[in-house]
Amino acid sequence: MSFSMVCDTVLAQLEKIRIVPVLVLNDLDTGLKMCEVLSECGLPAAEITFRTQAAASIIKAASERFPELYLGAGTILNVADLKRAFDSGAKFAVAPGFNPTVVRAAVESHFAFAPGVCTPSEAEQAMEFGCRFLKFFPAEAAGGTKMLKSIIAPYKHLGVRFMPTGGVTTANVMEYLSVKEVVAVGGTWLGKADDIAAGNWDKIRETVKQAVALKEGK
Ligand SMILES: O=C[C@H](O)COP(=O)(O)O
Ligand SMILES: CC(=O)C(=O)O
Repeated sequence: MSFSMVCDTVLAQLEKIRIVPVLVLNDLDTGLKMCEVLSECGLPAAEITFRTQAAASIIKAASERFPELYLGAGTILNVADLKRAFDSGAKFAVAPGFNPTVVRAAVESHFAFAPGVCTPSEAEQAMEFGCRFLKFFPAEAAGGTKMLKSIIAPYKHLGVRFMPTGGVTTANVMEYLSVKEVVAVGGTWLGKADDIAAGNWDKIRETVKQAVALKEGK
């Protein structure tokens, strides 16, 4: 499949899932536990960030143990991590910023990739590489849905889709999801590093269930 086709496949899946926990996981056991919680609570996705050494092994093991989860790789800052993410079985990869070297490698290897953008100039550079799936990061700090809608306006006819991340919470998630070009949102509020480290699984379950209820309109 071409790069644009693999991105379309991911967009179709994320469009159903709508809310993607962004996770920083320090070790395999904790990662698997967090994935188990997501699976139990009916939120079947996660972006496992490559901010820790454990990311690739968690994606590999969790993909086998929880095949119902749609797992992507986050914080892909270089080509080596892009390759590790691909080899781990990640369905897609994202980054906080637009790095042409990484985008080129993703396009060449037909690996669905969303670079991070928060200006029209970055969006145009990413689109020149064929990207139609973009992160909007850091969403709230960059101006929230008001800024996002302004960025989208001139590119609507090109079918570009966004995954806002950064400052998304239960309080504003539905505002983002109401923007037609938003395929899904991402956020760490669904599995905060401190709660994961402290093993506050009941608290995490509650937050995840609340997000599931919100997106289902309950
Ligand atoms: O580090 C930033 C995360 O990728 C997303 O931001 P967040 O913590 O505001 O959800
Ligand atoms: C910010 C984000 O989504 C990432 O670290 O990939």
